[in-house]
Amino acid sequence: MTDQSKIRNFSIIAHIDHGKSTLADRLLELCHAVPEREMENQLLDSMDLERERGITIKARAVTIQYDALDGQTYTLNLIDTPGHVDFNYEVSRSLAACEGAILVVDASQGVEAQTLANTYLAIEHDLEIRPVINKIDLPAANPALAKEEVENVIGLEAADAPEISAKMGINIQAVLEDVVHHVPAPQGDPKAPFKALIFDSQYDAYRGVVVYFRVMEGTLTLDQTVRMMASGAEYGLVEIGHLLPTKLEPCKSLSAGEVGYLTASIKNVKDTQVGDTITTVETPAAEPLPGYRPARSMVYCGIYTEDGSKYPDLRDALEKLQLNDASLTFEPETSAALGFGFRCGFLGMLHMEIIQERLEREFDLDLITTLPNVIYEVTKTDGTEVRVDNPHNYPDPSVIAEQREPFVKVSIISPPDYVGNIMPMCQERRGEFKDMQYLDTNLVEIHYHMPLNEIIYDFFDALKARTKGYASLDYEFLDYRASDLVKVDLLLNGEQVDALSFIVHREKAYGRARRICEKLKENIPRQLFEVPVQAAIGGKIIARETVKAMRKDVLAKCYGGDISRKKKLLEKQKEGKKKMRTLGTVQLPTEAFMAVLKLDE
Ligand SMILES: Nc1nc2c(ncn2[C@@H]2O[C@H](COP(=O)(O)OP(=O)(O)OP(=O)(O)O)[C@@H](O)[C@H]2O)c(=O)[nH]1
Repeated sequence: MTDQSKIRNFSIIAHIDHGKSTLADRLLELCHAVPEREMENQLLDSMDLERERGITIKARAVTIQYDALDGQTYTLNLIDTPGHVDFNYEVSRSLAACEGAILVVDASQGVEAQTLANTYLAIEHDLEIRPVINKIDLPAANPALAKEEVENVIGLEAADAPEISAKMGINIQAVLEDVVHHVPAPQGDPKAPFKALIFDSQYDAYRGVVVYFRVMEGTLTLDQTVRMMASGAEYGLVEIGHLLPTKLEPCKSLSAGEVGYLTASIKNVKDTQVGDTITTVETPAAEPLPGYRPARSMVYCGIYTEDGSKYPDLRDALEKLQLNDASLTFEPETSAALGFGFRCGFLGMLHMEIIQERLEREFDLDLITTLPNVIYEVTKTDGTEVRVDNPHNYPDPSVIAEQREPFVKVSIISPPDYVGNIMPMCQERRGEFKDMQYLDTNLVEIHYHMPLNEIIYDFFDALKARTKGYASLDYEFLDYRASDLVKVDLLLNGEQVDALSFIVHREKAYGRARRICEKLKENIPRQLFEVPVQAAIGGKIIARETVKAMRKDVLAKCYGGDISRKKKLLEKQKEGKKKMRTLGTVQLPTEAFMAVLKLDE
């Protein structure tokens, strides 16, 4: 058991790319946590893909021993947090496991949208927030200005904040000294009924699920049986221990204030959801810890394999990924155009891209994905409520009494120069302007309420492009609102292609339908017969293009000769084509699907 007064539980929060992971590496190095030859850059980001993209996807934790300047040895539990808005809930659970947070601010960028969003989260959890100014080695660094921003924008005392360079290893010790002296030690009674917060879990092929948790109250020993309070599932323990940087180190007990792991032959991370409370059958807690929320998918799309026979492989791959990702959901679906596949749910667009990339890369699958969509709520005329995650299943307009779509609260932080570019962009996407505030002379924060549907495609990229990368974006779910939506169907040669149906606001239906028809026309190879490409709302055609027929030169063999014979041949050809058209089906090439997906507004 570790002396509670010598424990510090903290996490590092930052805007993306401000140097969170690099600083974490330096802290480990300073505590000799990892022998040098094992030191791989960014140890806390363990997935290859994460490292490549330079973002932190899953939260993880590590325990290190720090010999402080006051001669004492402290046990530091560093809990890493994901850096993208899609994973905000995991961030909030990681923070709930801490007493303090290091707020890393890039000295050349200052305070940005996620610096603020993460700080608000940390404040909500009553954390002691310690600002640190990073990247002072950069020529563009302006630590004084960054501190001023922290004071003016966030309202945190920053005069004494350590000025460091995580990359060059400058002044790292000041950060740890600041933590041990200012972040409070954990409290909690080791003799109380057992309560621990799950902030992460990972599937391991040999051990089953490894659950990471922070003990809030009580003491856990190996002879006890744990109970997950949300699911009610009970497990006999196999192992408990500490999370050392290079290995899991078993121990006999874990008590209030400590961070550790347990294994118990658990098969699926769904049974140990982030945010759930662990208690024991021997000393059950009366109430779970506050704040549990099951993972909620926000964005859906259909995923199919290019080669239909690979369907079982796709199912295996999704099952494998799901073992380790409780927020990925999937259900089988069939499409007349694409065959057998799955409707998958994701936390957001980044989560979706990551899963698609992992499927293609780690499982070697060639995929076709349909347009992403959000979940719509429909009240039918008979009073029943349905939630629709696939446009193809959208109820017929004649039975719809009311339809609602999800809205999000968008916060954009940008230098004032770009406000003129940002506002029309939000307006075009049906944004409702809420307010705008100057945070400082060189930063404004703009709030909009926007339909989630309008920002899932390309809003983030468009924002970056129109502000030269200076603006930053954050959003959170707000509510469902009534909206004038229509389902647009695409027809090829009069036949509906189910995988291409989409839901859109009525005002945008014509524009989008026309562009999709044009795109399809460009990408569908000519057939022997003429192929109409149509978009329709209900039975009404709202856009049309035509893929011209390939014309075989039936007159080639007819040198000279009599005009009536030529006419007869052409007539015959025309007849044949008519027949073909009614019988023929058009194979939609993969490129056509891709082109529609990449449709930029
Ligand atoms: N010049 C300089 N670059 C730094 C410093 N610290 C970090 N970087 C660089 O900044 C980039 C982002 O650093 P990360 O540590 O990956 O940032 P992060 O905040 O963890 O990013 P996410 O994991 O995506 O949230 C990397 O290219 C680092 O090498 C520093 O002190 N000076």
